[in-house]
Amino acid sequence: MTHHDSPAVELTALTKSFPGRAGAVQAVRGIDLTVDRGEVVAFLGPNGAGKTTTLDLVLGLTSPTSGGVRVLGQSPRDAVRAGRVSAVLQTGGLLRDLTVRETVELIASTYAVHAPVDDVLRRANLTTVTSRKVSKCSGGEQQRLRFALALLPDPELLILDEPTAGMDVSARHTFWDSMHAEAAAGRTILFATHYLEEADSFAGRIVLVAGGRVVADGPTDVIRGRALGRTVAARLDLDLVDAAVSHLRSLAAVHEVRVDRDRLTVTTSDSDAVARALLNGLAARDLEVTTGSLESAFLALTGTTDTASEGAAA
Ligand SMILES: Nc1ncnc2c1ncn2[C@@H]1O[C@H](COP(=O)(O)OP(=O)(O)OP(=O)(O)O)[C@@H](O)[C@H]1O
Repeated sequence: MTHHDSPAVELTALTKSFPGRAGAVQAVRGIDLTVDRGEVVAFLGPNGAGKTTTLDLVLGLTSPTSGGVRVLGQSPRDAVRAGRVSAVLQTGGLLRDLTVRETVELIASTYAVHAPVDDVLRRANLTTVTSRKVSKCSGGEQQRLRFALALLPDPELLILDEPTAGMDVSARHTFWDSMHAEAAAGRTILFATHYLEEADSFAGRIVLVAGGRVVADGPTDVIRGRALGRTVAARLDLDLVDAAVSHLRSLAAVHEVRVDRDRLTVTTSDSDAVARALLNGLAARDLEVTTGSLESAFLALTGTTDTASEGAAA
């Protein structure tokens, strides 16, 4: 396989452990993943899932404990050195006293070949703030500046680690608007996020990670259907329960029906249809609809509580 038809990212049985006071911390526990050219993939998971560690491995910033990483058919370091992959990371030093344009010009001067500075400023939606000092830029503008820097080598693959963390809704929209154009131009984009909504509205594919493993991987609409399941609960007359259960189980959007005496709990991707069936045909009482949170989606998808929630490995 030549460099030009190999996948954008290929991870095989990838693991990474860090030494810790109470023994090794296994941040990545065996990830297999292939990202094809031109895909926009969200790496979605709660804090501590192993997203940053995996992206660092893809960028060659750390080495795997075991397993393999290939980026565009090359080792991560070679791909980065060749300017074929670049990144917008959570942290990344910007010089506070330079203006936006000066920053882009400075970094451009470190590349033998780079995209035109004005072009990059426009694509990152920075044209109105080019003479603003970095220290005066909002968090969203600073992230767009990091994005502009990542565009300079004209990379085939863009890696973004929670690029919109801390931005408000409108800054987030502006950021993703810029990114949409890059994806449309054929760039492969792999980004980490813990916002289901962000993965949903931007990625074509969601790779759900928890506890250092991939727990679900598929087209966004498929994963959304599973993750955004709702629970509808209600009470019925006892003599209607059996008929209700078989009726509800026959509905396409129903994933699961649980019964506790006269109380039914239905997991579904169409809570309206289930509520209608319960209220209209079955004279249900005490109806409650709860939206699945990302946390509960993880529990449902992994079937465990081992989702390395916030601070778990602190
Ligand atoms: N350098 C390190 N030394 C020790 N443990 C680490 C190190 N880096 C990460 N870890 C641990 O590895 C696990 C995965 O961390 P990682 O940062 O990859 O998760 P994440 O999914 O990116 O989470 P977040 O959304 O918080 O960035 C965590 O338990 C973390 O504490």
